[in-house]
Amino acid sequence: MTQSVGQEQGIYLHQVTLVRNERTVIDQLSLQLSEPRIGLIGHNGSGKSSLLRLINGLLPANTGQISVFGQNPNSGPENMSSHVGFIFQNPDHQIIFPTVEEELCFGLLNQGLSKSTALENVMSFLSEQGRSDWAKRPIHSLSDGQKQWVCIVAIILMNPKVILLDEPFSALDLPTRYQLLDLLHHLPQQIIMISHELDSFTDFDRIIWLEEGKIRQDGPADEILKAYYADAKRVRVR
Ligand SMILES: Nc1ncnc2c1ncn2[C@@H]1O[C@H](COP(=O)(O)OP(=O)(O)OP(=O)(O)O)[C@@H](O)[C@H]1O
Repeated sequence: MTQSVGQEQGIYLHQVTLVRNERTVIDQLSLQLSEPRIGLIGHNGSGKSSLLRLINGLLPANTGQISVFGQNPNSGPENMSSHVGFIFQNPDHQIIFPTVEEELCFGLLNQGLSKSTALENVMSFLSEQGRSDWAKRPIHSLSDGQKQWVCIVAIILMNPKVILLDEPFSALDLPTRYQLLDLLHHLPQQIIMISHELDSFTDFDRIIWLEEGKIRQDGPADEILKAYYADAKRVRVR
């Protein structure tokens, strides 16, 4: 592991600890995250969101080292945006602009594209999706699922190497969830996703089960989800 930290490819954590409100929420965690589809599970407060926030630099680690495609995640959002895209649980925490077009252009402008090229990219993507008419739509007129679609598309357009999703489907109905899962399924990017809806992890390569900021289990999706279900039932009948 020590040799891996600092490598150009992939995400590495080496003995990372995070303390929030005087409580250790990530505890000496070492991980190499290289599989295309990784799920994060665990009970409330186990540290899943904190882990994603460490990876994209929203929270600084107290101790240990993190390398995200060779970058220190605390090197600033401008530097990280070509590597990491982050989708929040609540689209209203991500969306800033009043229209779909402005929201989708924003990340591209931040990446240094001219206004005309950014708009061209946005319109071309919307057209591929059969949604050209969405460009001028006011964000406030969209449903929660449609807003979440805009958030995911905003990240896809920026073409990061990895997309982190923190419970992206919790407010959505089943058809919308499946539609967005299908969109994610076909992306070339690495995906690391938190979800309490365990059927969202169909076709995932690896599941990491966190408990009190440490790894409780880590391995193939079938095996870990089975163990997690069994543990949840056991806890319930105690
Ligand atoms: N904004 C915050 N300020 C201080 N401490 C926090 C904050 N958010 C979370 N924590 C602490 O960090 C611990 C881990 O929280 P985190 O959100 O990472 O867990 P989680 O596994 O994502 O939980 P959930 O499934 O409920 O979203 C929590 O128990 C809480 O004590």
